[in-house]
Amino acid sequence: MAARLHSFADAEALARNLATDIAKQLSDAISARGSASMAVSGGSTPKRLFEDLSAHDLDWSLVTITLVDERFVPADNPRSNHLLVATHLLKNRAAAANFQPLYQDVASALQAAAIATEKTADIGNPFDVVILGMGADGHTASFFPGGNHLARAIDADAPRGVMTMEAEGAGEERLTFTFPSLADARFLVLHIEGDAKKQVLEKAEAGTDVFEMPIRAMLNRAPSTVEIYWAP
Ligand SMILES: O=C(O)[C@H](O)[C@@H](O)[C@H](O)[C@H](O)COP(=O)(O)O
Repeated sequence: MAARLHSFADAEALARNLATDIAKQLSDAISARGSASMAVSGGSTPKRLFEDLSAHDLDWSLVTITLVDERFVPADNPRSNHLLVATHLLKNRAAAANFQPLYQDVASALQAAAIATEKTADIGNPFDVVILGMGADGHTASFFPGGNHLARAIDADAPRGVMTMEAEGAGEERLTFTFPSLADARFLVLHIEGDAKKQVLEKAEAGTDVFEMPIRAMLNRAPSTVEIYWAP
């Protein structure tokens, strides 16, 4: 419905502030409902945030973490988002958190998506926290321009859960939560850094074609406000 920009002096300040804001959301969720859920993105941007967040003092044993999207690769693959999260987030105090992978050791991404959908059915209705990234092409999660299942994935009436995506810019086949699974998060964050990403954001905000820049689906029609955290 709306987006709100939070600007910081540098990436350190952004990570520190966003980690504090996320930790508060998770703590509030635990107080209100006894548990908390969070879906995070991969990519290079969130590493510092993950490190900061992992040190926060909250009852991580009541937090379930999953991924907004994942490559169809096992967790020992350097391109795995699971590996990224295991390395940078599931450590320090956050080592006590529960992690639900999207990748499954089965023959096809389609089978993995069905299993991941079942395994995540009890978390994220809605998620307490969703951290999105954005690529230079205007993708978010695995909603890639030209993606073979893009129309279904960003349909406001798509079922909650995980589906597959293949796209030229994506490398491996992907697993991604659908738009409705992510867009109603209690705390919906778009985490971007650098002037180039700011320009991509401005371009996205200036147009309406969601197939050209799928991030527009989030910016223009997410039921939750998109909290944009940015630093140069
Ligand atoms: O790579 C992934 O796992 C995510 O699919 C992707 O949406 C990511 O958040 C953006 O591509 C930004 O990536 P950078 O942070 O590396 O720019």
